[in-house]
Amino acid sequence: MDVKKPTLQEKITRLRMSFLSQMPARLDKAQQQYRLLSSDWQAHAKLAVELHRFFHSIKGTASSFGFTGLADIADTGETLLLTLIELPETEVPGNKLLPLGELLSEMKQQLQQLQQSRGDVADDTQHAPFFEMEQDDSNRAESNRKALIYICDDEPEQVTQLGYQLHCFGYEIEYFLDTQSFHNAVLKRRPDAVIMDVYFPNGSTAGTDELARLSVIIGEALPSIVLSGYGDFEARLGAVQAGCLAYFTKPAQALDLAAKLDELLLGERREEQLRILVVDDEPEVAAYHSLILQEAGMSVKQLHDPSGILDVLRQFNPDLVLADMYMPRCTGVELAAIIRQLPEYISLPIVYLSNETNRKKQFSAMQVGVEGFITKPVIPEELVAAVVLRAERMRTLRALMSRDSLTSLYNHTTTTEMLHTSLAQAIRQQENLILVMLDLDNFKEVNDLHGHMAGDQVLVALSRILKHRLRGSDIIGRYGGEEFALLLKDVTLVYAEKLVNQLREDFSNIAFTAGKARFNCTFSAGLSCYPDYTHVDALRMAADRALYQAKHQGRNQVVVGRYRHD
Ligand SMILES: Nc1nc2c(ncn2[C@@H]2O[C@H](COP(=O)(O)OP(=O)(O)OP(=O)(O)O)[C@@H](O)[C@H]2O)c(=O)[nH]1
Repeated sequence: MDVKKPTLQEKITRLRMSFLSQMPARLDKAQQQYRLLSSDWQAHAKLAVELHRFFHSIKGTASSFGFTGLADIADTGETLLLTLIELPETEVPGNKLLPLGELLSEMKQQLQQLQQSRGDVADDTQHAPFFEMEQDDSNRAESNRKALIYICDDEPEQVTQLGYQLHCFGYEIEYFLDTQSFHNAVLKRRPDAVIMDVYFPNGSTAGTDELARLSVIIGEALPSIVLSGYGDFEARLGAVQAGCLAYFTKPAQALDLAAKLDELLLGERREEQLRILVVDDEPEVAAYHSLILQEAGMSVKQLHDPSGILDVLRQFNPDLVLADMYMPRCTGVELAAIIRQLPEYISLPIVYLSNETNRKKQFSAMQVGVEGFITKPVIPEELVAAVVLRAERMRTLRALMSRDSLTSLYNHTTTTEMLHTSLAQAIRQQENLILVMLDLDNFKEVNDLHGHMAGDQVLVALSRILKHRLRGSDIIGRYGGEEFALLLKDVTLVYAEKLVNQLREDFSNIAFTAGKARFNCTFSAGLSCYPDYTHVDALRMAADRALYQAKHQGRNQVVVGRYRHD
């Protein structure tokens, strides 16, 4: 059955209803606590704190959901209770308690009115509340689909050569030798991007004319790159008018085209989503804020019990924590202090979501290293802007610290850290882990013969291939100058060997140019595997030994380091 996905508004309505449906039980409990307090204040003094929490929490949630009447009553109750809690221990509030009872009755009336005006609330709660249905979207299957590129050019040899090299970079390529077959194919299956020649036998600007025609038919311009033998003004103008995004003159390097394609496609296949951890003991409020952030394209994890923070931080690795300030077992301030005890999270941005408007309290909360306050009820755009700004800054900082500037792969330190954590995870989950040590062959010669810049070009090409061809969950690091380390998770040694061999072969077919010279490059690789080796050092040594053997045996090959029972 085709189940229609609820809209954002429907999800929010469901959350509001879920909140309202829980109110009668919460109110009954609060009234009971009030009666006990009235009968003997000193014996039940602890209940005053609980009742204060009740009003505080209703105030925040009700205002987030737009139930302003309820929020106002809760606000008065919270202030009143605060003055009562601060009374000297010997003083009994007596009549001062009466307004509390009135406030609770007023709340009940408000609630009845809300329920009547909103139809059958009880019936609505038969649906699973949103936060159970879609608590976490971080596990959404990562799309590993290769980008589909159409190349249209009437010179078969050039097209096949270029197509083959781009295929080595990890794109799915289809060739067309004339504009008509290209036209038909686009209408059948839309490519992610197009590389188009300009001049065809049927017209000197037939290529760009075809792109312009198609954009009218399909209602948008296809992301296109022109690859032409001509670089004159007319040809370039035709390309601009057809909405093409880049222009290359032949012969173009596959590496440059691949770089441009990546740039064009980045808009659609965006960088990894920002990961936000929302900590709030009120599931509806957590779900509401999560919804807003998810709607803005972020990956959100909710945590309702702060005691799970250590595990969630490790597993989810958020870019920002959005925490409620007032939670029963552990306040937001205490939570932030715990996070800051861990050196690896020292710079993780923490933002409080709170209805705390007291500047003094805000200031003391900031002293544990919290980035800022967002006061409830939040304005969705403000929440998104505040979160994105800080989370992106965190991403940039992390990238600067953990990535290599030439290839943007993980640097040596981060790769080593990841080797430790990945092995621990593999042991915990009883999954295979393959370590691949990969080293360019005779790279000194490349530098010596063609210059350092040509060498850099090779390093970039290899990292691009690795990024395209490995899964998002695999780890790719630049381990040394011309040495790379790969961590392939949950695959067999046989599969990994085949994959690395395929990469080796494809890479060896990429043609590089330096001035007039054309050259190719190869690499050697050594593999080792958990569970064959159960310690990081042993795993690394086994892969190194295998790499050494590959070099020794003549380079451009893959060797698997088998466990030796000696
Ligand atoms: N262009 C460029 N070269 C680098 C970079 N980092 C290291 N290298 C060079 O990589 C070369 C490594 O040379 P060697 O360790 O002798 O190894 P090789 O020539 O690749 O020989 P084998 O590994 O035995 O096949 C040196 O010439 C380094 O200067 C870099 O970032 N860019």
